[in-house]
Amino acid sequence: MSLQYSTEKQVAIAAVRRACALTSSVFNKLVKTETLTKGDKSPVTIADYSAQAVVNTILSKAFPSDPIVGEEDAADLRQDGAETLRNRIVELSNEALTADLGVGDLAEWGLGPGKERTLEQLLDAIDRGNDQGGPIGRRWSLDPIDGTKGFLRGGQYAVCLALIVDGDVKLGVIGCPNLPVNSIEPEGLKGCIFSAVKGQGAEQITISDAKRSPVFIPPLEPRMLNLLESMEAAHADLSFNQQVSELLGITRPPTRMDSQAKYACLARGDGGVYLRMPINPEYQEKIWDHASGALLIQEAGGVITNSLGKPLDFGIGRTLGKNYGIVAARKDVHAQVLEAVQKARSAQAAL
Ligand SMILES: Nc1ncnc2c1ncn2[C@@H]1O[C@H](COP(=O)(O)O)[C@@H](OP(=O)(O)O)[C@H]1O
Ligand SMILES: [Mg+2]
Ligand SMILES: [Mg+2]
Ligand SMILES: [Mg+2]
Repeated sequence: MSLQYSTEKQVAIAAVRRACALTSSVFNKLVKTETLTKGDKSPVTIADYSAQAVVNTILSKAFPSDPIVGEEDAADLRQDGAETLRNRIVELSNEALTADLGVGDLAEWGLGPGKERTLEQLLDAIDRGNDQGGPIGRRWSLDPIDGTKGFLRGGQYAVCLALIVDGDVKLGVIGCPNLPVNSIEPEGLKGCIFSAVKGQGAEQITISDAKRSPVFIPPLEPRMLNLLESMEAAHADLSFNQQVSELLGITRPPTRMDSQAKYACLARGDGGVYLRMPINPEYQEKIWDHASGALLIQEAGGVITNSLGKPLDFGIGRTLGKNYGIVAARKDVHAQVLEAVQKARSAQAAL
């Protein structure tokens, strides 16, 4: 008998691997005119769109009735004047979809030589990410490039795909093309895919040769803990993090990086605490920014909650709802962090 969600995992890893190859190759050739600014002023590149087109094309073929909550949509690409971007997206998406079958790929997912898609098919694939989420049923969440700013600066970014059933994350995959395979060799081989299935643990595979290793958060002495936090000061309250760090007696400086690569690092013991307290409480976190990472942390022996100690709810809609921040750490450390967060908050309120 095969393990639950084994086909979904195989498809998700295949899709994420192709998207990672695409984004890596785009980075080297990207020019400024291939980046758009969205309504919320955040950047989106031909790589974000193409990666969403590729992943959604594969998901739609393998699981035709599954809805997808994807970050991007094709509205801006359908406008007059976006022809150059559209052409590049068709070229890049088809290059990724028609590449030879790799380990674990199946031709029945519409992959391999000769499987080109038209512009209309690819724009429709991007727009299949329009599901609104919710508490009932089975759906995927996709962030084709999480950490677009990190991607643009040559830093960390991640392709993040998760399967959510009745609001519960069952499978999470995070592809990190720029992350060192082994954190003690930062200049060594880069490119890993992390995956977790509910109740089945977590693992890391290398993008280049699919070598597997289990992933779990090792016990860390308090002096070895450090905070993992955003590069972008607008995304999290970094001065609050500093106060929490001091309250916990942490002496190591924080590690700043973009994207859900932070969850991947925490899950394999590179760090100790991921803290993301809102700068703007009106901002609602998106489910595609956290679904894969949340399961990865849990399956690696960690706990993830909001700052009130409540679980994150992936069944509300496209967002996590009211923003009380996010706290993730190994089980034993998590309780201490929550306590420090409350203390820092009381100290702030007393000012
Ligand atoms: N004001 C805000 N507060 C928190 N997160 C925000 C934000 N504005 C944008 N983001 C999200 O932060 C994500 C990156 O997180 P991080 O800072 O951990 O790298 C972005 O994902 P994208 O890059 O996929 O758009 C975006 O969804
Ligand atoms: Mg974005
Ligand atoms: Mg994101
Ligand atoms: Mg994104």
